[in-house]
Amino acid sequence: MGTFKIEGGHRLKGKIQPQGAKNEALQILCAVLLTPETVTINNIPDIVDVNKLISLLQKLGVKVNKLGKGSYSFQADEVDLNYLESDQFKIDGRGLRGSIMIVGPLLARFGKGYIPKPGGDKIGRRRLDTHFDGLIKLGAKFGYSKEEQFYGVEADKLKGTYMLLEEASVTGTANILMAAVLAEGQTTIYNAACEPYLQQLCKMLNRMGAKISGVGSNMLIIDGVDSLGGTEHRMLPDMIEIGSWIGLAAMTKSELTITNVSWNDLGLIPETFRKLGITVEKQGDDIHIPAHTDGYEIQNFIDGSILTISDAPWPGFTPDLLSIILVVATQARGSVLIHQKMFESRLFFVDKLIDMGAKIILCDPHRATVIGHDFQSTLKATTMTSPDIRAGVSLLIAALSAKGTSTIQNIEQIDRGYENIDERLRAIGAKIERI
Ligand SMILES: CC(=O)N[C@H]1[C@@H](OP(=O)(O)OP(=O)(O)OC[C@H]2O[C@@H](n3ccc(=O)[nH]c3=O)[C@H](O)[C@@H]2O)O[C@H](CO)[C@@H](O)[C@@H]1O
Ligand SMILES: C=C(OP(=O)(O)O)C(=O)O
Repeated sequence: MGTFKIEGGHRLKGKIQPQGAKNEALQILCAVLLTPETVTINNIPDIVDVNKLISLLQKLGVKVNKLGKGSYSFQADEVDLNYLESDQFKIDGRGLRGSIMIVGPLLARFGKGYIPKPGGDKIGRRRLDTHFDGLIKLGAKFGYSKEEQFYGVEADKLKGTYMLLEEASVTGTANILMAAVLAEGQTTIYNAACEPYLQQLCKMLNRMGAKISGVGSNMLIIDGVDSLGGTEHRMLPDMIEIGSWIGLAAMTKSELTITNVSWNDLGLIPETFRKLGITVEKQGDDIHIPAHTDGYEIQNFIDGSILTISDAPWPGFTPDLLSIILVVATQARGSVLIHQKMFESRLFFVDKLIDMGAKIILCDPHRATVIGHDFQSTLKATTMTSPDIRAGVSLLIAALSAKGTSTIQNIEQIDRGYENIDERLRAIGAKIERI
């Protein structure tokens, strides 16, 4: 288990460039299975989850060539489906959440797709019903082994159809979409997830020869084609990293510039931090956060009632930034209710913040009230364990703002999604060591 040692209480300064988006990369990498031709992908983040998926693709027979930092070419012209039945696949497939998205492309192109219950954050139930309901509607036969927690779908030929998803699942939409592009006839996916990463996937698939319309909306219409060709694609910057750096700047009273953020793809993220009183300045395509030497004040609702920040499917506020919002609120002026609607075990990490001296009431597994200290009392350094990727980074931000030296264990969770985080933080003045 890796550990970070962090000496908190120092101001940071400088520029930080967000990595390519983790959750986009996981979708895009799975899409290379849809064609025997070469797909070149740029701005791939060098993070554990993505590297695990690349290695899984390699074991499936995909030819992977590293062209430079963050750039790879992939060619799935000799896919070895036997790997899907191996014991090794049962280990590899479990290693991350994103592996679930190999199922749709494999089913569409080769007539079968298998996956062990995928991993990812332990943040509450993470069901796969939407994925498999959609694939079944396209004509797949579904099987599940309860003992092995192993899922499988098979079909000779998929047939387009109309479907209304029960929930706007991000990976579910991507999976069904990647199956539908090679199905016979037209598929309509209503209540589709429509976040920028899915839009990116749609655009890439269209460049490969797919016929998808409604991109960016919650109704995707897909006219199936017989085959897809190669393309080149570039990943967007990671909006969850961008939000993490906004929170880091405010909480450590640091002046930071986050470069090339793709403002148009940030949705409600800048506005939500502004509601906490944080100045988020647009400078071209950069975000500038001035040093908040006098702190920041949470806004109330118009009628004076306490602000609530909650998650919702895109274009709502992403659940992946609520842990960051929560930690930043611990030093704000004022109070806020954080309502994590999607996941039921994502707020338990507040115990660690309470140990550090934060004023938080965990009302129930989904809701926490934070009463900010307005920097009148700094958080105290402590030893903690990172329970999941975003809670891990929130604790890291807390440790960087705290007085004294903290340690964070189980940093593998953070490495799952943040590239070289210690080195990048040191470059802006953080005192952080990997031990
Ligand atoms: C690899 C990847 O891309 N992971 C992201 C993806 O996970 P993932 O695709 O697994 O998440 P889903 O969108 O399927 O669902 C997330 C959770 O929200 C619930 N839900 C979802 C939609 C809805 O309308 N109502 C509802 O309650 C689901 O039951 C589930 O508990 O999307 C999540 C939601 O943005 C993010 O937290 C994850 O970081
Ligand atoms: C929950 C997350 O990731 P995953 O879906 O990979 O567990 C996340 O990125 O915050």
